[in-house]
Amino acid sequence: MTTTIAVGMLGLGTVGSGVVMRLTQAARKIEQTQGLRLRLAAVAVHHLNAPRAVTLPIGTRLTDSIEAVVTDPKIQLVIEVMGTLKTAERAIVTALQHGKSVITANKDLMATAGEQLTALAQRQHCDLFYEASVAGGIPILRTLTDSYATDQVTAVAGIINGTANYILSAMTAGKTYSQALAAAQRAGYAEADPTNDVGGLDTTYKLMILSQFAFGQQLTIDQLAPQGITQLTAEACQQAAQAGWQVKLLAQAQRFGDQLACRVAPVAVPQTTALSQVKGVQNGVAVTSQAIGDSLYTGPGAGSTATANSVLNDVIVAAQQLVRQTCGRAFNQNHADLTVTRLADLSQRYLIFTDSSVLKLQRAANEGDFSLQRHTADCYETSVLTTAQLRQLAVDLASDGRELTALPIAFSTVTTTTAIKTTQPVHVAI
Ligand SMILES: NC(=O)C1=CN([C@@H]2O[C@H](COP(=O)(O)OP(=O)(O)OC[C@H]3O[C@@H](n4cnc5c(N)ncnc54)[C@H](OP(=O)(O)O)[C@@H]3O)[C@@H](O)[C@H]2O)C=CC1
Ligand SMILES: N[C@@H](CC=O)C(=O)O
Repeated sequence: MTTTIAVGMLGLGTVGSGVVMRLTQAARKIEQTQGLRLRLAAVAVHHLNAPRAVTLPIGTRLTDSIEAVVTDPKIQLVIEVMGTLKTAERAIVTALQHGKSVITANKDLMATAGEQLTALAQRQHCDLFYEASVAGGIPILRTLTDSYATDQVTAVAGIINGTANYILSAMTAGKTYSQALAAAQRAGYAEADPTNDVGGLDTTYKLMILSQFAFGQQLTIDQLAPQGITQLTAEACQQAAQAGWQVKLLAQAQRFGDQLACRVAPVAVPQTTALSQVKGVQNGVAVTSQAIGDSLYTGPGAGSTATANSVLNDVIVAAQQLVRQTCGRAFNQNHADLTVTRLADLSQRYLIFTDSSVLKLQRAANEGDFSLQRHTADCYETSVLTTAQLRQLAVDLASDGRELTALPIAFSTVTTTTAIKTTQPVHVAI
Protein backbone atom coordinates (compact mmCIF):
# COMPACT_ATOMS: atom_id res chain seq x y z
CA MET A 1 0.00 0.00 0.00
CA THR A 2 1.25 3.48 -0.85
CA THR A 3 0.68 6.44 1.46
CA THR A 4 0.83 9.97 0.07
CA ILE A 5 2.52 12.60 2.26
CA ALA A 6 2.09 16.27 1.40
CA VAL A 7 5.37 18.17 1.72
CA GLY A 8 6.01 21.92 1.82
CA MET A 9 9.42 23.44 1.19
CA LEU A 10 10.98 26.80 2.13
CA GLY A 11 13.75 27.75 -0.31
CA LEU A 12 14.48 26.77 -3.89
CA GLY A 13 18.18 27.62 -4.18
CA THR A 14 21.12 25.19 -4.39
CA VAL A 15 19.72 22.65 -1.93
CA GLY A 16 16.03 23.21 -2.67
CA SER A 17 16.61 22.64 -6.40
CA GLY A 18 18.48 19.43 -5.57
CA VAL A 19 15.53 18.26 -3.47
CA VAL A 20 13.11 18.84 -6.36
CA MET A 21 15.43 17.04 -8.78
CA ARG A 22 16.03 14.04 -6.48
CA LEU A 23 12.36 13.80 -5.53
CA THR A 24 11.40 13.56 -9.19
CA GLN A 25 14.17 11.13 -10.12
CA ALA A 26 13.70 8.86 -7.10
CA ALA A 27 9.88 8.93 -6.93
CA ARG A 28 9.50 5.37 -8.20
CA LYS A 29 12.16 3.96 -5.93
CA ILE A 30 10.68 5.76 -2.92
CA GLU A 31 7.26 4.32 -3.70
CA GLN A 32 8.64 0.84 -4.32
CA THR A 33 10.95 0.58 -1.32
CA GLN A 34 9.22 2.82 1.20
CA GLY A 35 5.56 2.64 0.21
CA LEU A 36 5.52 6.44 0.15
CA ARG A 37 4.47 9.02 -2.41
CA LEU A 38 5.98 12.38 -1.49
CA ARG A 39 3.86 15.13 -3.03
CA LEU A 40 5.53 18.51 -3.11
CA ALA A 41 2.49 20.67 -2.43
CA ALA A 42 4.09 24.13 -2.12
CA VAL A 43 7.44 25.91 -2.22
CA ALA A 44 8.13 29.34 -0.73
CA VAL A 45 10.86 31.61 -2.15
CA HIS A 46 11.96 35.18 -1.66
CA HIS A 47 11.90 36.36 -5.28
CA LEU A 48 8.85 34.89 -6.96
CA ASN A 49 9.98 35.75 -10.48
CA ALA A 50 13.66 34.78 -10.25
CA PRO A 51 14.85 32.20 -12.82
CA ARG A 52 14.98 28.66 -11.38
CA ALA A 53 17.36 25.76 -11.98
CA VAL A 54 14.48 23.28 -11.90
CA THR A 55 10.88 23.04 -13.07
CA LEU A 56 8.45 22.30 -10.28
CA PRO A 57 6.20 19.25 -10.61
CA ILE A 58 2.72 19.92 -12.01
CA GLY A 59 0.46 20.91 -9.12
CA THR A 60 3.24 22.35 -6.91
CA ARG A 61 2.41 25.89 -5.80
CA LEU A 62 5.21 28.50 -5.85
CA THR A 63 4.63 31.32 -3.36
CA ASP A 64 6.50 34.10 -1.60
CA SER A 65 4.55 33.51 1.59
CA ILE A 66 6.34 31.31 4.11
CA GLU A 67 3.27 31.57 6.32
CA ALA A 68 1.06 30.04 3.61
CA VAL A 69 3.28 26.95 3.54
CA VAL A 70 3.87 26.42 7.27
CA THR A 71 0.19 26.88 8.19
CA ASP A 72 -1.34 24.96 5.26
CA PRO A 73 -3.49 22.28 6.94
CA LYS A 74 -2.87 19.84 4.08
CA ILE A 75 0.91 19.95 4.45
CA GLN A 76 2.22 17.33 6.90
CA LEU A 77 5.94 17.89 6.62
CA VAL A 78 8.03 21.02 5.99
CA ILE A 79 11.56 21.16 4.53
CA GLU A 80 13.47 24.33 5.49
CA VAL A 81 16.33 24.99 3.06
CA MET A 82 16.39 28.76 2.87
CA GLY A 83 19.03 29.51 5.50
CA THR A 84 18.72 32.69 7.61
CA LEU A 85 18.33 32.68 11.40
CA LYS A 86 15.28 34.59 12.64
CA THR A 87 13.10 33.99 9.55
CA ALA A 88 13.89 30.27 9.55
CA GLU A 89 13.35 30.01 13.30
CA ARG A 90 9.95 31.69 13.09
CA ALA A 91 8.98 29.45 10.18
CA ILE A 92 10.04 26.25 11.96
CA VAL A 93 8.31 27.26 15.19
CA THR A 94 5.08 27.97 13.30
CA ALA A 95 5.32 24.71 11.35
CA LEU A 96 5.82 22.73 14.58
CA GLN A 97 3.01 24.63 16.30
CA HIS A 98 0.80 23.56 13.41
CA GLY A 99 1.75 19.92 14.00
CA LYS A 100 4.11 19.50 11.05
CA SER A 101 7.37 17.58 11.21
CA VAL A 102 10.34 19.63 10.03
CA ILE A 103 13.54 18.77 8.15
CA THR A 104 16.22 21.44 8.00
CA ALA A 105 19.78 21.85 6.69
CA ASN A 106 20.26 24.98 8.78
CA LYS A 107 23.33 24.45 10.98
CA ASP A 108 23.46 28.06 12.14
CA LEU A 109 19.99 27.70 13.60
CA MET A 110 20.32 24.15 14.93
CA ALA A 111 23.64 24.92 16.63
CA THR A 112 22.31 28.02 18.36
CA ALA A 113 18.61 27.32 18.94
CA GLY A 114 18.48 23.54 18.49
CA GLU A 115 17.65 22.79 22.13
CA GLN A 116 14.55 24.99 22.21
CA LEU A 117 13.36 23.80 18.80
CA THR A 118 13.86 20.16 19.77
CA ALA A 119 11.90 20.69 22.99
CA LEU A 120 9.06 22.31 21.03
CA ALA A 121 9.05 19.47 18.49
CA GLN A 122 8.76 16.92 21.30
CA ARG A 123 5.92 18.85 22.97
CA GLN A 124 4.14 18.91 19.61
CA HIS A 125 4.83 15.20 18.94
CA CYS A 126 6.59 16.18 15.71
CA ASP A 127 9.94 15.18 14.25
CA LEU A 128 12.77 17.65 13.74
CA PHE A 129 15.66 16.18 11.73
CA TYR A 130 18.79 17.93 10.44
CA GLU A 131 21.18 15.37 8.95
CA ALA A 132 22.18 17.74 6.12
CA SER A 133 23.32 20.39 8.59
CA VAL A 134 26.67 18.61 9.13
CA ALA A 135 28.97 17.40 6.34
CA GLY A 136 26.41 17.74 3.51
CA GLY A 137 26.06 14.34 1.86
CA ILE A 138 27.71 12.24 4.60
CA PRO A 139 25.10 10.61 6.86
CA ILE A 140 27.21 11.26 9.94
CA LEU A 141 24.57 12.25 12.50
CA ARG A 142 22.40 9.17 12.02
CA THR A 143 25.56 7.02 11.95
CA LEU A 144 26.63 8.42 15.32
CA THR A 145 23.14 7.84 16.72
CA ASP A 146 22.52 4.37 15.32
CA SER A 147 25.91 2.77 14.82
CA TYR A 148 27.56 4.07 17.98
CA ALA A 149 24.56 3.36 20.21
CA THR A 150 26.57 1.07 22.51
CA ASP A 151 29.99 2.56 21.86
CA GLN A 152 31.73 5.53 23.47
CA VAL A 153 33.26 8.09 21.14
CA THR A 154 36.59 9.42 22.41
CA ALA A 155 37.50 11.79 19.57
CA VAL A 156 36.17 13.39 16.42
CA ALA A 157 38.29 15.30 13.94
CA GLY A 158 36.43 16.71 11.00
CA ILE A 159 36.99 18.58 7.79
CA ILE A 160 33.40 19.79 7.73
CA ASN A 161 33.33 22.89 5.56
CA GLY A 162 33.40 22.11 1.86
CA THR A 163 34.15 25.67 0.83
CA ALA A 164 37.17 26.07 3.10
CA ASN A 165 38.53 22.66 2.11
CA TYR A 166 38.01 23.51 -1.55
CA ILE A 167 39.89 26.79 -1.12
CA LEU A 168 42.79 25.26 0.84
CA SER A 169 43.15 22.43 -1.70
CA ALA A 170 43.09 24.92 -4.58
CA MET A 171 45.65 27.21 -2.90
CA THR A 172 47.93 24.21 -2.33
CA ALA A 173 47.61 23.50 -6.05
CA GLY A 174 48.62 27.05 -6.94
CA LYS A 175 45.37 29.07 -7.12
CA THR A 176 44.95 32.33 -5.25
CA TYR A 177 42.52 32.65 -2.37
CA SER A 178 40.08 34.81 -4.35
CA GLN A 179 40.15 32.54 -7.43
CA ALA A 180 39.40 29.56 -5.22
CA LEU A 181 36.59 31.28 -3.29
CA ALA A 182 34.95 32.44 -6.52
CA ALA A 183 35.00 28.88 -7.88
CA ALA A 184 33.48 27.52 -4.65
CA GLN A 185 30.71 30.12 -4.92
CA ARG A 186 30.01 29.27 -8.55
CA ALA A 187 29.71 25.60 -7.63
CA GLY A 188 27.09 26.37 -4.94
CA TYR A 189 29.29 25.20 -2.04
CA ALA A 190 29.57 28.52 -0.22
CA GLU A 191 26.85 30.13 1.88
CA ALA A 192 24.99 33.09 0.35
CA ASP A 193 27.45 35.18 2.42
CA PRO A 194 30.68 33.13 2.65
CA THR A 195 32.00 34.92 5.77
CA ASN A 196 31.14 31.97 8.03
CA ASP A 197 32.70 29.45 5.63
CA VAL A 198 36.11 31.10 5.58
CA GLY A 199 35.94 32.57 9.11
CA GLY A 200 35.45 29.19 10.78
CA LEU A 201 31.95 29.86 12.14
CA ASP A 202 30.24 27.38 9.80
CA THR A 203 32.69 24.69 10.95
CA THR A 204 32.04 25.76 14.54
CA TYR A 205 28.26 25.38 14.19
CA LYS A 206 28.76 21.94 12.69
CA LEU A 207 31.15 20.88 15.49
CA MET A 208 28.57 22.08 18.03
CA ILE A 209 26.02 19.73 16.46
CA LEU A 210 28.53 16.88 16.02
CA SER A 211 29.55 17.16 19.66
CA GLN A 212 25.95 16.68 20.79
CA PHE A 213 25.68 13.46 18.80
CA ALA A 214 29.19 12.14 19.48
CA PHE A 215 29.61 13.09 23.16
CA GLY A 216 26.21 14.39 24.26
CA GLN A 217 27.95 17.67 25.00
CA GLN A 218 26.58 21.10 24.16
CA LEU A 219 29.41 23.49 23.16
CA THR A 220 29.34 27.26 22.84
CA ILE A 221 31.07 29.49 20.29
CA ASP A 222 33.07 31.10 23.13
CA GLN A 223 34.43 27.73 24.20
CA LEU A 224 35.62 27.07 20.65
CA ALA A 225 37.11 30.52 19.87
CA PRO A 226 37.18 29.57 16.17
CA GLN A 227 39.86 30.63 13.73
CA GLY A 228 39.33 30.69 9.98
CA ILE A 229 41.50 30.47 6.91
CA THR A 230 41.56 34.10 5.76
CA GLN A 231 45.06 34.74 7.10
CA LEU A 232 46.63 31.78 5.30
CA THR A 233 48.68 32.29 2.17
CA ALA A 234 48.99 29.99 -0.82
CA GLU A 235 52.76 29.93 -0.14
CA ALA A 236 52.25 28.58 3.38
CA CYS A 237 49.90 25.85 2.08
CA GLN A 238 52.42 24.90 -0.62
CA GLN A 239 55.43 24.90 1.71
CA ALA A 240 53.51 22.77 4.23
CA ALA A 241 52.67 20.31 1.43
CA GLN A 242 56.31 20.11 0.34
CA ALA A 243 57.26 19.38 3.94
CA GLY A 244 54.72 16.57 4.40
CA TRP A 245 51.54 18.22 5.68
CA GLN A 246 48.21 19.37 4.24
CA VAL A 247 46.75 22.53 5.71
CA LYS A 248 43.15 21.84 6.77
CA LEU A 249 40.47 23.73 8.63
CA LEU A 250 39.88 21.09 11.29
CA ALA A 251 37.13 20.75 13.89
CA GLN A 252 38.32 18.64 16.79
CA ALA A 253 36.83 17.38 20.03
CA GLN A 254 38.82 14.95 22.10
CA ARG A 255 37.58 13.33 25.26
CA PHE A 256 39.81 12.32 28.11
CA GLY A 257 38.08 11.41 31.35
CA ASP A 258 35.31 13.90 31.95
CA GLN A 259 37.04 16.56 29.86
CA LEU A 260 36.41 17.48 26.25
CA ALA A 261 39.22 19.44 24.57
CA CYS A 262 38.00 21.25 21.47
CA ARG A 263 39.26 23.43 18.67
CA VAL A 264 38.25 24.91 15.30
CA ALA A 265 41.36 26.16 13.51
CA PRO A 266 43.59 25.65 10.50
CA VAL A 267 46.12 22.96 11.34
CA ALA A 268 48.84 20.98 9.59
CA VAL A 269 47.58 17.44 9.00
CA PRO A 270 50.32 14.85 8.38
CA GLN A 271 50.19 13.46 4.84
CA THR A 272 50.49 9.99 6.36
CA THR A 273 46.91 10.27 7.65
CA ALA A 274 43.81 9.46 5.55
CA LEU A 275 42.22 12.74 6.67
CA SER A 276 44.93 14.70 4.84
CA GLN A 277 43.77 13.11 1.56
CA VAL A 278 40.26 14.57 1.91
CA LYS A 279 40.42 17.28 -0.75
CA GLY A 280 38.27 19.81 -2.57
CA VAL A 281 34.62 19.89 -1.55
CA GLN A 282 34.99 16.48 0.11
CA ASN A 283 34.48 16.37 3.86
CA GLY A 284 35.92 13.81 6.25
CA VAL A 285 34.96 12.98 9.81
CA ALA A 286 37.42 10.78 11.68
CA VAL A 287 35.76 9.13 14.67
CA THR A 288 37.67 7.29 17.38
CA SER A 289 35.67 5.16 19.75
CA GLN A 290 36.27 2.52 22.38
CA ALA A 291 34.68 -0.42 20.54
CA ILE A 292 35.29 0.33 16.86
CA GLY A 293 38.60 2.18 17.12
CA ASP A 294 39.36 4.52 14.22
CA SER A 295 36.85 5.12 11.41
CA LEU A 296 36.81 7.76 8.69
CA TYR A 297 33.61 8.90 6.98
CA THR A 298 34.16 10.82 3.76
CA GLY A 299 31.96 12.27 1.03
CA PRO A 300 30.82 15.54 -0.51
CA GLY A 301 30.38 18.14 2.22
CA ALA A 302 28.35 20.58 0.14
CA GLY A 303 26.57 20.87 -3.19
CA SER A 304 23.08 20.51 -4.52
CA THR A 305 22.28 16.83 -4.96
CA ALA A 306 24.52 15.40 -2.22
CA THR A 307 22.97 17.70 0.38
CA ALA A 308 19.48 17.11 -1.02
CA ASN A 309 20.03 13.38 -0.57
CA SER A 310 20.60 13.87 3.16
CA VAL A 311 17.52 16.09 3.35
CA LEU A 312 15.42 13.48 1.59
CA ASN A 313 16.66 10.64 3.79
CA ASP A 314 15.37 12.65 6.76
CA VAL A 315 12.10 13.23 4.91
CA ILE A 316 11.67 9.48 4.40
CA VAL A 317 12.30 8.71 8.09
CA ALA A 318 9.90 11.47 9.18
CA ALA A 319 7.27 10.34 6.66
CA GLN A 320 7.49 6.76 7.94
CA GLN A 321 7.04 8.02 11.50
CA LEU A 322 3.96 9.96 10.34
CA VAL A 323 2.52 6.80 8.83
CA ARG A 324 3.22 4.85 12.01
CA GLN A 325 2.18 7.76 14.23
CA THR A 326 5.44 7.56 16.14
CA CYS A 327 6.74 11.12 15.63
CA GLY A 328 8.29 13.17 18.40
CA ARG A 329 11.45 11.37 19.50
CA ALA A 330 14.39 13.79 19.54
CA PHE A 331 16.96 13.22 16.77
CA ASN A 332 19.73 13.19 19.39
CA GLN A 333 19.28 11.42 22.73
CA ASN A 334 22.89 11.63 23.88
CA HIS A 335 23.46 13.98 26.83
CA ALA A 336 26.51 14.41 29.06
CA ASP A 337 28.05 17.06 31.26
CA LEU A 338 31.75 17.21 30.41
CA THR A 339 34.21 19.97 31.26
CA VAL A 340 35.08 21.75 28.05
CA THR A 341 38.69 22.88 27.57
CA ARG A 342 40.67 24.25 24.64
CA LEU A 343 42.93 22.00 22.61
CA ALA A 344 44.86 25.17 21.77
CA ASP A 345 45.95 25.49 25.42
CA LEU A 346 47.70 22.10 25.43
CA SER A 347 51.33 21.49 24.53
CA GLN A 348 51.81 20.39 20.94
CA ARG A 349 54.08 20.63 17.95
CA TYR A 350 53.75 23.43 15.43
CA LEU A 351 54.61 24.13 11.84
CA ILE A 352 55.86 27.69 11.78
CA PHE A 353 56.39 30.04 8.88
CA THR A 354 58.74 33.00 9.25
CA ASP A 355 61.24 34.96 7.24
CA SER A 356 63.42 35.35 10.33
CA SER A 357 67.11 34.42 9.99
CA VAL A 358 68.13 30.88 10.84
CA LEU A 359 70.57 32.21 13.46
CA LYS A 360 67.92 34.23 15.22
CA LEU A 361 65.60 31.23 15.28
CA GLN A 362 68.33 28.97 16.59
CA ARG A 363 69.05 31.42 19.44
CA ALA A 364 65.34 31.70 20.27
CA ALA A 365 65.01 27.91 20.30
CA ASN A 366 68.06 27.49 22.56
CA GLU A 367 66.79 30.13 24.98
CA GLY A 368 63.27 28.72 24.89
CA ASP A 369 64.58 25.16 25.40
CA PHE A 370 62.99 23.59 22.36
CA SER A 371 64.18 22.36 19.00
CA LEU A 372 63.38 23.20 15.40
CA GLN A 373 63.69 21.36 12.14
CA ARG A 374 63.90 23.38 8.97
CA HIS A 375 61.83 21.91 6.11
CA THR A 376 61.69 24.55 3.37
CA ALA A 377 62.93 28.14 3.08
CA ASP A 378 60.46 29.66 5.57
CA CYS A 379 58.90 26.57 7.12
CA TYR A 380 60.06 24.93 10.36
CA GLU A 381 58.69 22.19 12.58
CA THR A 382 58.97 22.69 16.34
CA SER A 383 59.29 20.11 19.07
CA VAL A 384 56.42 20.06 21.59
CA LEU A 385 55.83 23.63 22.82
CA THR A 386 53.73 25.06 25.60
CA THR A 387 51.59 28.05 24.65
CA ALA A 388 54.00 30.22 26.72
CA GLN A 389 56.97 29.00 24.65
CA LEU A 390 55.10 29.71 21.42
CA ARG A 391 54.12 33.21 22.62
CA GLN A 392 57.72 33.94 23.62
CA LEU A 393 58.97 32.86 20.19
CA ALA A 394 56.50 35.24 18.54
CA VAL A 395 57.68 38.05 20.84
CA ASP A 396 61.36 37.30 20.08
CA LEU A 397 60.75 37.44 16.33
CA ALA A 398 58.55 40.53 16.58
CA SER A 399 61.43 42.36 18.33
CA ASP A 400 63.31 41.94 15.01
CA GLY A 401 60.26 43.01 13.00
CA ARG A 402 59.65 39.42 11.86
CA GLU A 403 56.24 37.81 11.67
CA LEU A 404 55.35 34.32 12.73
CA THR A 405 52.53 32.14 11.48
CA ALA A 406 52.15 29.02 13.60
CA LEU A 407 49.94 26.12 12.58
CA PRO A 408 49.36 23.44 15.22
CA ILE A 409 50.33 20.00 13.96
CA ALA A 410 47.20 17.88 14.20
CA PHE A 411 47.27 14.94 16.61
CA SER A 412 50.53 16.05 18.26
CA THR A 413 48.89 17.28 21.45
CA VAL A 414 50.21 16.10 24.80
CA THR A 415 48.87 16.73 28.28
CA THR A 416 50.87 16.38 31.49
CA THR A 417 49.04 13.16 32.33
CA THR A 418 47.91 11.77 29.01
CA ALA A 419 49.56 11.53 25.65
CA ILE A 420 46.36 11.82 23.63
CA LYS A 421 48.13 10.92 20.45
CA THR A 422 51.66 12.02 19.80
CA THR A 423 54.66 11.31 17.68
CA GLN A 424 58.23 11.85 18.75
CA PRO A 425 59.40 15.45 18.40
CA VAL A 426 62.20 15.79 15.89
CA HIS A 427 65.44 17.20 17.32
CA VAL A 428 67.50 18.23 14.35
CA ALA A 429 69.89 21.14 14.45
CA ILE A 430 69.30 23.82 11.85
N1 LIG B 1 24.72 24.80 -0.43
C1 LIG B 1 25.12 23.72 0.22
O1 LIG B 1 25.93 22.95 -0.29
C2 LIG B 1 24.59 23.43 1.57
C3 LIG B 1 23.71 24.27 2.21
N2 LIG B 1 23.24 23.96 3.46
C4 LIG B 1 22.27 24.83 4.10
O2 LIG B 1 21.05 24.75 3.37
C5 LIG B 1 20.37 25.99 3.42
C6 LIG B 1 20.13 26.49 2.01
O3 LIG B 1 21.34 26.68 1.36
P1 LIG B 1 21.42 27.00 -0.20
O4 LIG B 1 20.41 26.21 -0.93
O5 LIG B 1 22.85 26.88 -0.56
O6 LIG B 1 21.00 28.53 -0.20
P2 LIG B 1 20.62 29.43 -1.46
O7 LIG B 1 21.04 30.81 -1.13
O8 LIG B 1 21.08 28.82 -2.73
O9 LIG B 1 19.01 29.37 -1.49
C7 LIG B 1 18.22 29.95 -0.50
C8 LIG B 1 16.76 29.86 -0.92
O10 LIG B 1 15.95 30.32 0.13
C9 LIG B 1 15.09 31.34 -0.35
N3 LIG B 1 14.92 32.34 0.70
C10 LIG B 1 15.89 33.03 1.34
N4 LIG B 1 15.33 33.88 2.22
C11 LIG B 1 13.99 33.73 2.12
C12 LIG B 1 12.87 34.35 2.72
N5 LIG B 1 13.01 35.29 3.65
N6 LIG B 1 11.62 33.96 2.33
C13 LIG B 1 11.44 33.01 1.40
N7 LIG B 1 12.49 32.37 0.77
C14 LIG B 1 13.72 32.74 1.14
C15 LIG B 1 15.74 31.93 -1.57
O11 LIG B 1 14.74 32.48 -2.40
P3 LIG B 1 15.09 33.17 -3.81
O12 LIG B 1 15.64 32.06 -4.67
O13 LIG B 1 13.78 33.64 -4.32
O14 LIG B 1 16.07 34.24 -3.52
C16 LIG B 1 16.44 30.70 -2.16
O15 LIG B 1 15.55 29.99 -2.99
C17 LIG B 1 21.26 26.91 4.28
O16 LIG B 1 20.83 26.81 5.61
C18 LIG B 1 22.64 26.30 4.12
O17 LIG B 1 23.48 26.58 5.19
C19 LIG B 1 23.62 22.82 4.12
C20 LIG B 1 24.49 21.96 3.54
C21 LIG B 1 25.06 22.20 2.24
N1 LIG C 1 28.83 26.33 2.90
C1 LIG C 1 28.84 25.00 3.46
C2 LIG C 1 27.72 24.22 2.86
C3 LIG C 1 27.45 23.01 3.63
O1 LIG C 1 27.18 23.00 4.81
C4 LIG C 1 30.17 24.33 3.13
O2 LIG C 1 30.90 24.85 2.30
O3 LIG C 1 30.46 23.31 3.74
